Amino acid sequence: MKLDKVQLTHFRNISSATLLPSRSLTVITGKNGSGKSSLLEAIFYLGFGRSFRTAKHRSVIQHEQPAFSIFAQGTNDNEATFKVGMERRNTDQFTCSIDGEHSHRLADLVSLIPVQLFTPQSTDLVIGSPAERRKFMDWGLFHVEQSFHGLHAAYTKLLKQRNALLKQNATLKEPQHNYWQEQLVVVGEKLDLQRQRYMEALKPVFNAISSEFLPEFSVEISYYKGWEKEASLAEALDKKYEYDFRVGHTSSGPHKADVRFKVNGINAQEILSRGQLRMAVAALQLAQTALFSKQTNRKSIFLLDDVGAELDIDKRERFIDGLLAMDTQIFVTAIESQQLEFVDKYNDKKMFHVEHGHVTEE
Ligand SMILES: Nc1ncnc2c1ncn2[C@@H]1O[C@H](COP(=O)(O)OP(=O)(O)OP(=O)(O)O)[C@@H](O)[C@H]1O
Repeated sequence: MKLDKVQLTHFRNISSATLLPSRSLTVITGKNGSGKSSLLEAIFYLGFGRSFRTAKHRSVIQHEQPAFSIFAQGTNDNEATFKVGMERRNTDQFTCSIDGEHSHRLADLVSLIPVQLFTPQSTDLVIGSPAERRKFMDWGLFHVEQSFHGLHAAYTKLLKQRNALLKQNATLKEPQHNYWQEQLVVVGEKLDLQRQRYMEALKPVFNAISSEFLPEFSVEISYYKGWEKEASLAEALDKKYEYDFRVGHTSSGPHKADVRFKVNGINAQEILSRGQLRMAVAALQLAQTALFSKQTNRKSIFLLDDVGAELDIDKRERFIDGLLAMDTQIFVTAIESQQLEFVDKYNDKKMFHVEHGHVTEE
């Protein structure tokens, strides 16, 4: 899919802006604090329903305003045009509309617009908590497996139920609790199977790309399902039952899943420099884009924030070349256009400049 128009109102320091991006490469430059990341943040909102900088929607609403809104128009992968809009109020009320139909279901909106992001914090994907890597895997699954969203929501609910019972010191072996435990196992195993399949498909794509990005290392990714490899989820829960009962929460299951990065058998973060870690992340994201495109026949949108600070010139170019080769619509921010001299070679691009929240096309 491609975005042809993005309009923001009362979003951070941007009172009102309209961006008519390129379907290929859009470059946004501006000084620190000018508002260029806010433009990416707005597009990210369309793809995730949240910010990549804060969990508080209110912080994103322009000071002294009651709400922000984002409107976008584009073409989906069947060449049909669409219009979407969303609004977040300072009362925490959320509304969105898709082709004029109002909805309060975020999943309806975000399933339409597949967005990925690379920022100065992207190394968290390797060195941050497992939750970051689960989000990464689940992005792929959300856009590929129709049942994933429902399964994930059901698992989260059942897990909450089990944890609440553990906190109340209820013995889960009692027959009235069996149903919840059994459901948790059924849903949890299905979730795990989807993640396993996804990671198996991602591995070879990642291997090929990482050998190009980090030719001096052999980086391997592996999937950890959240409990012992050989055991079923029922067995794992059973084995940890006494412990879970003592601590009052469930210590194994798909909510503990992870993706592990190893270089020559050693944890990647112990070997790779920060720059190399960024390249590993870039390779992983390129692999995800390629797999998304292959599995769904759709195109994603890629946001690259502060690209100059992130990758050296050669890798920057390779990253963008790789994304464009997959017909990804890219939005790049940089403080100065000198950091992006290589973009001269791309014909199909648009350049914008942001100053104090005002966006102008160059
Ligand atoms: N809710 C808000 N209302 C008004 N202004 C805000 C709000 N939140 C943040 N700002 C301001 O909006 C600007 C947002 O800038 P943004 O982070 O998009 O800048 P940037 O151009 O990406 O800068 P940098 O290069 O430093 O990352 C900042 O000047 C910030 O102080």
